[in-house]
Amino acid sequence: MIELRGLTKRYRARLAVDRLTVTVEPGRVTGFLGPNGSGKTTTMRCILGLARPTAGTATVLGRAYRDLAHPVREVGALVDPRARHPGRTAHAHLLTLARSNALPPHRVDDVVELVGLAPVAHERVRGFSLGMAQRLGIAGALLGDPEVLLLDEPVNGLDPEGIRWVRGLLRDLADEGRTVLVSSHLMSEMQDTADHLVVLGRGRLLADVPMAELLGAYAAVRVRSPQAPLLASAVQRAGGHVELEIDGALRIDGLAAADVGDLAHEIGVRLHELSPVAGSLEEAYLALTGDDVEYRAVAP
Ligand SMILES: Nc1ncnc2c1ncn2[C@@H]1O[C@H](COP(=O)(O)OP(=O)(O)OP(=O)(O)O)[C@@H](O)[C@H]1O
Repeated sequence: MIELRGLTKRYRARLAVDRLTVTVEPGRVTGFLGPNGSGKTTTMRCILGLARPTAGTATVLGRAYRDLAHPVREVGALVDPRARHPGRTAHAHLLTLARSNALPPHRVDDVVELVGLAPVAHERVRGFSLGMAQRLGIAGALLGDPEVLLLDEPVNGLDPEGIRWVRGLLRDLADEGRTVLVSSHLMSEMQDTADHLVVLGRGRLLADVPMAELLGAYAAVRVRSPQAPLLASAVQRAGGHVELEIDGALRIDGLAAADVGDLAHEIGVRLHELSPVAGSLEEAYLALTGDDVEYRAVAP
């Protein structure tokens, strides 16, 4: 478990994290989302004792990182996949990490195998692609077989097979009862991976919500009818919200598909299509963070 209580980090005039209070629970994958510069990496750095909070606390398994008895056995992290000696081989890098943390050398072979780097384990890190560097970073995070995992953009640079592998890995780790906090800007990937979401905007908490609940709030009903205006009026009277889609269909929020079907029947309107539409994380995320995006491209 990771607990943040009023966590605040200020860099001179810049408030990177602003009174963040969140509990990241074990046994599930928690997605950590937010626009560029919203404070995700800074939060992870505070949890890992790499940045000192200006105020508030960040604890792992009930303790500040510096007070953990065996940090790498308790929390594994991928924060900067490029932060390692380029002249070392992957195996040597992990062995150094294992030795300096009093871990048995066989763990190196275990994690090298697990992340699929066995064929290149004795090659120098300098020549690694971003995807290989990510796998090595994940291997390092798993070396101590930790209960808590923090992964900052673990699928960055991975090919589709690698992305699928990370998804399965995170699922397995959570199913084993571990705490998994993972950041990503890939919404479709996050939608398939995370059970729970913590969303930041300008350092502040915007949402701490189960994925299913958030997606449920953005679910809708799609309807096509030759008497669409009649149906739209009835839906609005019943409290639903109607938007016209580009192909002439109606997108209805606030009523279930069965309610829309019953309503159409009551007012004698014929339907040519009635389908529930699942909410997408991208849509929910953009709605949540819309006012909190600092860096936005301007149309030419
Ligand atoms: N060491 C630092 N010194 C000064 N400012 C910093 C430092 N680290 C982060 N910041 C600032 O704090 C804010 C939060 O940055 P952070 O990297 O935590 O955001 P993020 O959500 O991880 O962004 P991204 O999605 O782009 O990785 C940004 O405005 C950033 O410029």
